[in-house]
Amino acid sequence: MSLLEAKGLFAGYGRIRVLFDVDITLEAGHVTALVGPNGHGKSTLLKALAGLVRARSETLEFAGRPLPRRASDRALAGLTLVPQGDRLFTGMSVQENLLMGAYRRNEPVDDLLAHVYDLFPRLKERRSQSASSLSGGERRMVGLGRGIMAGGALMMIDEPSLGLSPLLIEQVYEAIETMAGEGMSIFVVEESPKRIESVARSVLLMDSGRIAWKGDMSGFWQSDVAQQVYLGA
Ligand SMILES: Nc1ncnc2c1ncn2[C@@H]1O[C@H](COP(=O)(O)OP(=O)(O)OP(=O)(O)O)[C@@H](O)[C@H]1O
Repeated sequence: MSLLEAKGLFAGYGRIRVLFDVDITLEAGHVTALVGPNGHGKSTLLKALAGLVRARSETLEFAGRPLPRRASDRALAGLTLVPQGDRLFTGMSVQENLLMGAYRRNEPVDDLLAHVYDLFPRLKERRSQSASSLSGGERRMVGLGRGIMAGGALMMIDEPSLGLSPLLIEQVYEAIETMAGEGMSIFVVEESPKRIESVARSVLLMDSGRIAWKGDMSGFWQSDVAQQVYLGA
């Protein structure tokens, strides 16, 4: 079942055009990766879907309904963005940061919090500690946990591996794999398809603001365009 559908999407910053005629369909319960070199518009696409960058499109539907215009309404509709970098509240504890993810929810969030702590036991151990004292990998996990706390139907994660050591990248992707195993719908930006190939089922390749290839991860490396972009063929 398709969870998010965008057709003919254009976006940019003022007079700078970044995305051109983007068509994407994200399936529910899948991990879809958005890969491609830096500076080609991947973050802009996530922000445009989240309502944080101005965009126009022929179709923009989420769970079968047109997406509202405002970013806060999109978040309430279940579209969660975990932005690039950690963006934690460094004066707050780990738990307070996690609870910030759920600040728009009216119902009790104890179950969600317990779920985040099951997924990231290390955050439970450090729940009272200031976010400023965490390691890079732990900070990234708080970012993911805060996204889970929003309780959305689709989690869009912008380059979770950015700036982390190989070991921490592995841990972060293990966590994303566990989230995927629980049936979460995830759209993840990653510069390197190698890092995401064991987790993602579908892949979109962005090149110069356009979707240059889309399909199953299994067919990605055989595609001419992947060979040109990543192997210099
Ligand atoms: N706030 C902004 N104002 C003007 N131009 C911007 C802004 N943010 C991004 N851009 C430009 O838009 C283009 C696409 O950037 P974007 O961040 O979406 O790429 P990306 O593929 O996600 O790369 P990265 O992983 O480095 O963020 C770049 O040319 C960038 O300079």
